Amino acid sequence: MEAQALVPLLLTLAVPVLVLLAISQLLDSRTRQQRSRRPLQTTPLKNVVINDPAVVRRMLIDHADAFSNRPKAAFPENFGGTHSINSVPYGPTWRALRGNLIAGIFHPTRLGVLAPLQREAVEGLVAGLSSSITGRRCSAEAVVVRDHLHAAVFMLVARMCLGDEVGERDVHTLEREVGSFILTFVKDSALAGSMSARLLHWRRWRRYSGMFSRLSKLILPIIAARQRRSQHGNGGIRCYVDSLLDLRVPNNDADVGTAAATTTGSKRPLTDREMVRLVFEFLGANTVSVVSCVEWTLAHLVIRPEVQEKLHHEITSGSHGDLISEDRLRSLPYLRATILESLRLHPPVSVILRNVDAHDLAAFGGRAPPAPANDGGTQRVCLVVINVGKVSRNRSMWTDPDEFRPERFLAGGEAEGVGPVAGPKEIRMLPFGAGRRYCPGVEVAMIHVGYFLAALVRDFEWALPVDGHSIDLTEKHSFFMVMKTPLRARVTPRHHAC
Ligand code: HEM
Repeated sequence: MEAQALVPLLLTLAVPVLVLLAISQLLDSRTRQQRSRRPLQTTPLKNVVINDPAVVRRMLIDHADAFSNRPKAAFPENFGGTHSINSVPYGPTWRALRGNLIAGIFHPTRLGVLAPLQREAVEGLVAGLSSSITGRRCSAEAVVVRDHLHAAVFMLVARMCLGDEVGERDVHTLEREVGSFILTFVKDSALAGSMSARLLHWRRWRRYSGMFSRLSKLILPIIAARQRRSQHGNGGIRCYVDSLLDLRVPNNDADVGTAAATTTGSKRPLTDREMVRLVFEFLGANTVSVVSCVEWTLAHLVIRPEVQEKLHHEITSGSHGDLISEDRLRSLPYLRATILESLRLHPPVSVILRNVDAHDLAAFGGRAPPAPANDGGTQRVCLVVINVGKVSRNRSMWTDPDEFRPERFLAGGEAEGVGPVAGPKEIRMLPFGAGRRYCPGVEVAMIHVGYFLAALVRDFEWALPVDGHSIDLTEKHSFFMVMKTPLRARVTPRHHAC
């Protein structure tokens, strides 16, 4: 095309872009002005970053009342317009939602019911990995394990959530939607804060904004089918959706988070939007965290073959090749120590956030950011950021904190008795949080990581790829802290000579 002919074309393209940018700048500056006119209560002040384990304990345990709320997530506004357990303020609705998850689904007496689903997921993973290795010359080629793991864990979690009859096609579509949101949204979360960023990247923003309605279209018919089956008495294993259908939450939203709220007030069923949001939370919280923990642990087992052999020995001795049961998992101290050491070094949730009243922060001895001149004594909100990884690598609490050394969690080791949930007296690590909002999925997460890891170590040997690639332990922070470069390892079946 001639240069002269390009000019009108470029002008045609450039003018709308410039107009859009001008409008967005105007909207941004108006939003900023409006923000500055708003009362201070709603404006978060500076972040306060905490790395000291003793301060974390005082905040989350001793001053739990003040440290029980998280900031609002930077989701698109139309992301259901409703709360999940994670985002709902401390109060009766939070108690109802969290109590339902813990008592209705994750209660220790119920976990045994999930065993068939867990066994099928683990067998599916081993079969899938074996068939991807078959045909490769003596498994000289390296395998990327993350996708296999993600598919197996997601299938398990989807069946726990939506019922064991949920269709494979629906599960794969959900896996794609939820997975892509979790892995990309945080990277793009700046989009949530600025109108101009949203306009410039409108395609991506439209994709995020449209996600809730896409999820609803997928999830609501599954819930309706599940409800029909349960009504006819053939619901199979009770799933999370069954418990949500039976759940009643406080009727009056004004109750949420208020100290005066009573749990005896009128109750209502969940709306469709609330159900979709809670299902999304269940699928999201349950999957990448577990996958990430198994992947980090395998990476260390590749780097440290002697730890791998010790673990293999513990898993196989006396088992006669039986399937691993929950009871057996509990009797494998080295497996537990290995998982804890992995969580200490690579907590999948790397920061814990709390929204805190500045006066409360000052009252318990924390340093509140300086008050602006026009404060007038109004309530101000600080964002407290607890750096989970820094707490569990604290030099005053751990010997050689950057070393992968599972033995420290065994009897006689420096961390004997330290578990996944931080105790009330001392916090040395907090991969599942602490205080009122600690992770309600901790038990099931430890069991799932144990199941998958034990099967992968029992049935395969994990080694460095022969092409000279080493293992890259660089971290990548999205919703979860994952390996930046997915683990590639030489995987050899233990029972087949090649
Ligand atoms: C290795 C796996 C997992 C890790 C490392 C993990 C970690 C965490 C952490 C650090 C928190 C924040 C705690 C706090 O603020 O004090 C949290 C909260 C939460 N987790 Fe997990 N989690 C895992 C698995 C799960 C599973 C399997 C579920 C099941 C649905 C789950 C559901 C939740 C929920 C609902 C919350 C919010 C709790 C509340 O606000 O009351 N997580 N998790």
